[in-house]
Amino acid sequence: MSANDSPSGQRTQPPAQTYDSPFLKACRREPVPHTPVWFMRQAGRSLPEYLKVREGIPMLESCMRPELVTEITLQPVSRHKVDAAIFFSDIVVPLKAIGIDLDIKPGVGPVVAEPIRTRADLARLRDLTPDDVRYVTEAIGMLSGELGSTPLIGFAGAPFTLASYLVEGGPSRNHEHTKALMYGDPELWADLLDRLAEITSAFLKVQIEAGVSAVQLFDSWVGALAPADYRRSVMPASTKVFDAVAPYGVPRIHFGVGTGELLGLMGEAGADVVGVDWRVPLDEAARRVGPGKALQGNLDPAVLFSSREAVEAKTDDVLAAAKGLEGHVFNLGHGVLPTTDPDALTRLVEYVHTRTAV
Ligand SMILES: Cc1c2[nH]c(c1CCC(=O)O)Cc1[nH]c(c(CCC(=O)O)c1C)Cc1[nH]c(c(CCC(=O)O)c1C)Cc1[nH]c(c(C)c1CCC(=O)O)C2
Repeated sequence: MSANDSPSGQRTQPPAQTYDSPFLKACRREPVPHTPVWFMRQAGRSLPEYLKVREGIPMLESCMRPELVTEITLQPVSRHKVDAAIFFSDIVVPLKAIGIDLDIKPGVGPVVAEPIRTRADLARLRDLTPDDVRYVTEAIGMLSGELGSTPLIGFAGAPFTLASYLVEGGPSRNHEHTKALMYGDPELWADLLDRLAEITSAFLKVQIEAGVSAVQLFDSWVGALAPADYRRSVMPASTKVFDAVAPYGVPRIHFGVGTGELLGLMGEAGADVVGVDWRVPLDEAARRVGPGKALQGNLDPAVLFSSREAVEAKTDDVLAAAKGLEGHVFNLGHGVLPTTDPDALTRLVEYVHTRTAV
């Protein structure tokens, strides 16, 4: 196998035309001409052009139409001039693709018809093959042509966050069924997370082989766990995912919400870049994560509802805390809120670029 071959014979490293982009340089902790910016949930309901093209098309169906996925993915890049695109899809798409009966209900989130709670239920989680998600490969191919030197970020849900939706049957505040399974039947729990790690790894490999330049693993709800439980019951599965995609050489970003106490372990799980929410300043986050990793974050998304002066002052705070970092990708501390003024996002990109230009 040559240095440029992945395990399946495809190329490794990000696509050549994106290699020297500020985003990928920051992920690799190399010097950048300005701090790169992108926003979690940058494609979506904050954009009128998104609402227009999505009209009458259910969320999951829109993820299966390559032309529509391409158009929606490009919308925030054209409008805000962000430094990276994120592939328009959802964390539950691979589960739907292997035949799990689920839907994304507007204003609610993913809802699973029959929750997974027993050993017999596990059999419903079959392997994901590239054929199950051909529309993903097709859309990424189209996007690679359109994006030029702007990197495309692929993503997947981490095993814990996917398990939370599958076990609860939908969004949950306290994750009680999920934790009941985790504490009550550790063997079944470990097998469930391992299955999900396989599916997630396969989904990320499809995206990398189709041409994404980086991947983000969303463990959005893992902040509900104490560090000891994370280490014992979740980290092995997340590490399995990071190890599975490591040979491709694309940066791996690891993000969760309310993860202040977990940042060190989330870095240890195998990420190149650790995403931080707005609760921990980036300099403190860097101490918790340790050397050898870039950080991504972390402006509170709600700050965008305040005055331009307040947004700039809070942005300056983030940039000041990021000063000594080995690598910094500017982002919000969680996704763009649906009623955010899109112009505030455009201004924010410009502001960060100007303030950090060398
Ligand atoms: C937990 C999670 C989900 N999905 C995702 C996560 C992890 C990120 C996070 O922590 O916010 C990830 C996701 N979902 C979506 C993207 C697209 C790319 C992007 O970031 O722009 C990404 C990266 C599209 C989407 N996924 C969803 C929408 C909204 C649906 C719509 O526009 O009709 C979009 C644009 C639906 C969805 N899907 C999910 C939720 C909680 C919701 C919101 C439900 C609601 O409030 O309506 C599950």
